[in-house]
Amino acid sequence: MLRKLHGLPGLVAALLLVVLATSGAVLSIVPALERSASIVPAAGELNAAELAGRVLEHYPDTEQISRSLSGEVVVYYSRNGQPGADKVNPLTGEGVAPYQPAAWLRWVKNLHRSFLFDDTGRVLAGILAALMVLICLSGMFLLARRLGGWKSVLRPISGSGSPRIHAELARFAIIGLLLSALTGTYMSAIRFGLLPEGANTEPSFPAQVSGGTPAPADSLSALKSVDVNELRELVFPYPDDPKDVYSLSTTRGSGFIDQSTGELLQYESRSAGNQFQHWMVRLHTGEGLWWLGLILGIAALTVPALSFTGLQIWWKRRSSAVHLGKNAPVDAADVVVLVGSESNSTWGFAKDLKDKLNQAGKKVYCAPMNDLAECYPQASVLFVLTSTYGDGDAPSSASQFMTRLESFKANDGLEFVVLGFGDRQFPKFCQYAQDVDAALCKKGLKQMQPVTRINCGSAQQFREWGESISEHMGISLELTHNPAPAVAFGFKLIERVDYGVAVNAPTTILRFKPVQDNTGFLQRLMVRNRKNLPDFEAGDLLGVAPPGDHAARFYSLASSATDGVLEICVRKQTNGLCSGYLHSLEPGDRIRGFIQKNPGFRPAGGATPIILVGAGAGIGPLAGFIRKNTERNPMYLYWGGRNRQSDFLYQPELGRYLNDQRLTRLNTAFSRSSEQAYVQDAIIADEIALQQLVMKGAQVLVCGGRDMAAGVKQVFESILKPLGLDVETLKTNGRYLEDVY
Ligand SMILES: Cc1cc2nc3c(=O)[nH]c(=O)nc-3n(C[C@H](O)[C@H](O)[C@H](O)COP(=O)(O)O)c2cc1C
Repeated sequence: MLRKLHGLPGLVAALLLVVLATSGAVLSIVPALERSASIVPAAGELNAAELAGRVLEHYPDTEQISRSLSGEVVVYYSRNGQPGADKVNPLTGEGVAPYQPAAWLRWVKNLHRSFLFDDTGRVLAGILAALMVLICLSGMFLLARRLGGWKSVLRPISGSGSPRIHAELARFAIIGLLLSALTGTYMSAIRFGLLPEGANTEPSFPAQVSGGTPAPADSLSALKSVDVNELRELVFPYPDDPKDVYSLSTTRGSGFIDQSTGELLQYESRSAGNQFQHWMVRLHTGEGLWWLGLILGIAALTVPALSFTGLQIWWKRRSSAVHLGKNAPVDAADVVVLVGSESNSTWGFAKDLKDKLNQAGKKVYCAPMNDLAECYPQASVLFVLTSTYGDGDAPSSASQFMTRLESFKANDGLEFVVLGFGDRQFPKFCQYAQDVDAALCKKGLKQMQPVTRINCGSAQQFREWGESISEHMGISLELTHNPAPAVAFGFKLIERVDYGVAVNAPTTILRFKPVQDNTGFLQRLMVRNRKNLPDFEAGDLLGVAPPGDHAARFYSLASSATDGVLEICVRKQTNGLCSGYLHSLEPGDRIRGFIQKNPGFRPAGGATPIILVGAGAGIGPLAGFIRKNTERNPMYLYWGGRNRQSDFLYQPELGRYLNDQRLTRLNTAFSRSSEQAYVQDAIIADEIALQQLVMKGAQVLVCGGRDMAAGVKQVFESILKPLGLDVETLKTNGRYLEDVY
């Protein structure tokens, strides 16, 4: 609802609001310009009588003196029967320059007030100002929700891309925009009679004047009592008409002055309503408040960027809206998938899960978490897929879930599993998924497996989660959803280094350069570095399909785009179609492949010690991390191969990295040599040192085959136990990451 209130008016009026805001920003500098060109006497330095006297010395036929709130004094006069207007120096009364409002300024004012369309345009501008009030107020609530409540509105904003820019700009400009929108709406409402005008009783022309000989203007007592900074307008009497009077308008009121006695006649103070209206205009235009004008102008300048990023957010949400297809009836479903999502991306994962469950013969009911039923009579499994929003809070499609859970009745044997989607940048990573997991446990439901947390929509982590679910349910679930669709690139093999043939573990390091065929728009957009490579980091994945097969296989990247090459380390599998294809490549051969981000497998930055563990070709991404460690943060590598002479992958590079301290220590284990050791043995041999590193907050990254990863996990359990820790706890804290194949 709130989002609709914010987005719909924004969507409808974006372009016109940009016109209104940019013209407003241009006008906002006028008070400051006027102020800088004006001479403003100090309070008490000059009164209106002195001003009138000095002006008359230079302009004997003065008809009117006006002073703007910015301090600009203009005299209107006639000379030789011709009317004229000059800006004057109030201290001397001398003319400074002819007064001629700039034509461009009038045009911008008209554009701002009426889109150059008189009254119709003014009505439109008024409606837009009111819509802007709505956008600002709903935006304030959305911002507070995003940041985790009103008390947190000043905390740093996490996230990236257009949502982050939108939130940062909105927080910076919201007060200014709201003030401009409120005052603008008020002014339009007054103009079109929707609000009563701040009535000002105009003084009536005095019935009685002395009619005596006119006294010099600088001697009139009523003028002497007006400080020049309060003066708005002084209209002189007709010459040779002793019955005529001066008419005086100040910031406090207006009245007439007898030209002979200097007495103030029929004076009326401004009404409170009129004062209010006057202030609303000042607060909108910055007239007499040049600094406020500039603040409002700067705030208005954010509107084009806010509109653009707002449209981007809307488009992204719209294009990620998912059509689920046919749902099983809620009472007949044997599997229920509930989804908590704010900006729709979790729905894509849910749809993939639902489709694959359907393919495995399950009757699936999929719905938002807010639609939790009182019971699911036939269901044996409840999946909850949810993102986290705000500061560890529920996303909008799950906002009612916890309340509804209170009256939920689980049938016997109903198992549940929670999959969290979040972003490690946020301090409360996947917090809401964990809260839901705890609440379901408390409710007495059977947990199929502990909550899994997916970082930045990682397709890899989702696939791995699918594999563990498959094992639990005894069905095959090949989850393939990838929120970032792949764009294929052409690569040419420039080098291959072969290892392991003698020990029956042929493994090859393949280095590719991009081929200049990036003619597509998307390719050009993605290629952001000079070396013409798509953006990627070591640990991301290269997807390659062997000839004659559409299904891509994934290989962990051993290089980053900044290294200028795309490097993978591939072990040839017995009968492996894709690994066989890659091993058959000779320098000069070309392949096509795509990059899949794998943000869930990256070393923490900074001084955190990093423990890298791998076996065989699993060393690829680990070598890439070490190569990137130019800051020389502590990095320890435990790696297992078969034979030092035959398959010591990256041996020369690792030697160099040890020498230049990108690698702190290297521990190897070889299974087909005299030592007959596996990487687990190298780890356990270093137990004390590893415990110390873990106590210092070290992060463990494991890459390699499934069996090796299971063995490594086991030895880490034994190393962690005396510390009162376990692998699961480290995983929960992002300190034990696996890239397993
Ligand atoms: C304003 C905002 C707040 C977020 N807060 C968190 C958070 O506290 N913890 C977290 O792990 N992720 C947080 N995220 C990241 C989202 O949970 C993540 O991008 C998720 O994939 C979004 O899924 P959805 O599009 O289905 O809502 C936040 C994202 C945004 C835009």
